[in-house]
Amino acid sequence: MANPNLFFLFLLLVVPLSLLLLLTLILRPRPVKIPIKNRHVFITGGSSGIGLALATQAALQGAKVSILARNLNKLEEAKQSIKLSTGIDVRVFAADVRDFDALKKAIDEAGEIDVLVCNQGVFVPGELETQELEEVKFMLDVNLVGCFHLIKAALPAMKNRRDRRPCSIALMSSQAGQVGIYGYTAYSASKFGLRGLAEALQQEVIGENIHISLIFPPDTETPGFAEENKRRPQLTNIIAASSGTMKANDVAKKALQGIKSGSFIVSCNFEGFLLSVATAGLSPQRSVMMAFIEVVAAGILRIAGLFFQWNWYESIAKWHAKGK
Ligand SMILES: NC(=O)C1=CN([C@@H]2O[C@H](COP(=O)(O)OP(=O)(O)OC[C@H]3O[C@@H](n4cnc5c(N)ncnc54)[C@H](OP(=O)(O)O)[C@@H]3O)[C@@H](O)[C@H]2O)C=CC1
Ligand SMILES: CCCCCCCCCCCCCCCC(=O)[C@@H](N)CO
Repeated sequence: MANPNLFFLFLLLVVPLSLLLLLTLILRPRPVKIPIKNRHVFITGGSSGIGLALATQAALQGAKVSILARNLNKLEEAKQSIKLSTGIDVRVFAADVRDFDALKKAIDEAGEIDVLVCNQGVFVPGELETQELEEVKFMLDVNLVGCFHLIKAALPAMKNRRDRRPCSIALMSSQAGQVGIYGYTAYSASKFGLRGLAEALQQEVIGENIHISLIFPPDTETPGFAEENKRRPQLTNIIAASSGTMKANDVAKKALQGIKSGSFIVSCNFEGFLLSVATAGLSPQRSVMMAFIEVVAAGILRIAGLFFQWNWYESIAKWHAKGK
């Protein structure tokens, strides 16, 4: 190849194309479609924020929706608001995800679940030094152990279902479950924990045609977030601002799309997309296109990630310099 232009054209076309071919051979794309119409979608934390938005959208798409949370009054209010905006009735269950017996009773009563969305979550921000151990345990118990309780309660019936169509277990993580964030030691730990749970569980249940989705929203306008904001450290605000804020409805829309397509990793905004590619690790991937992007963007996104980290540490240093 004497002409150098031709040589570059060759590199530009043939290298990515053969990489795509290789990835196609490795992944052997098996797209999944998880229908929700007329199927039972069970959403925890469905009385507020992201969970309520998810319940409303799933109902509009023809799903039979159940929501679970602790406070029965809030659940009834949510039921009314869904009825008002969609004309559809959802079922409500009052239980604390930390109480396995109460949870099991609610789930048995609700009946076989096709899509389990573990969305309940609590977030009490603050530096670990000033945080009570009670608060640390509270977050781990509700956010992480609560999901174990839910899965242990719902999985047996899901596995034994007569309808062999694909099912889903979705876990509501957070971008703070992809990268540790100042002020979120316990919260980030609880959300990172979900990733380990999800990666291992996916291997255990794939044989039953059950698909795990891990959802990673940025800051989202919800009643919980408004409450959190009253006591969030300034540095947490600065660092979390790297990814902006979304509306609960938009997060719910992304989450539902991700669940229905059986995606393991579900990001919600552009920064979240970059973050997911940068932290792909060894998580499963069934999209050849996404695998391709993960491979070719790995190096440059590591640089972008280092740049973000450097910026965050700059902010932290400035904060200390101000003698806080
Ligand atoms: N808002 C945000 O900025 C972000 C949120 N997330 C995650 O999304 C999820 C939902 O957040 P968001 O909508 O903001 O939360 P909200 O605080 O608005 O709602 C939380 C829901 O969870 C329920 N819940 C809380 N504790 C328990 C419990 N022990 N047992 C059963 N249900 C419980 C609440 O009802 P009740 O109190 O009656 O039990 C409520 O329905 C969480 O997992 C959160 O970590 C992720 C990224 C960003
Ligand atoms: C390589 C490219 C990197 C791209 C940018 C990375 C930005 C990371 C920002 C993380 C924000 C975390 C918000 C957590 C919100 C949350 O969970 C709380 N509101 C509690 O609910």
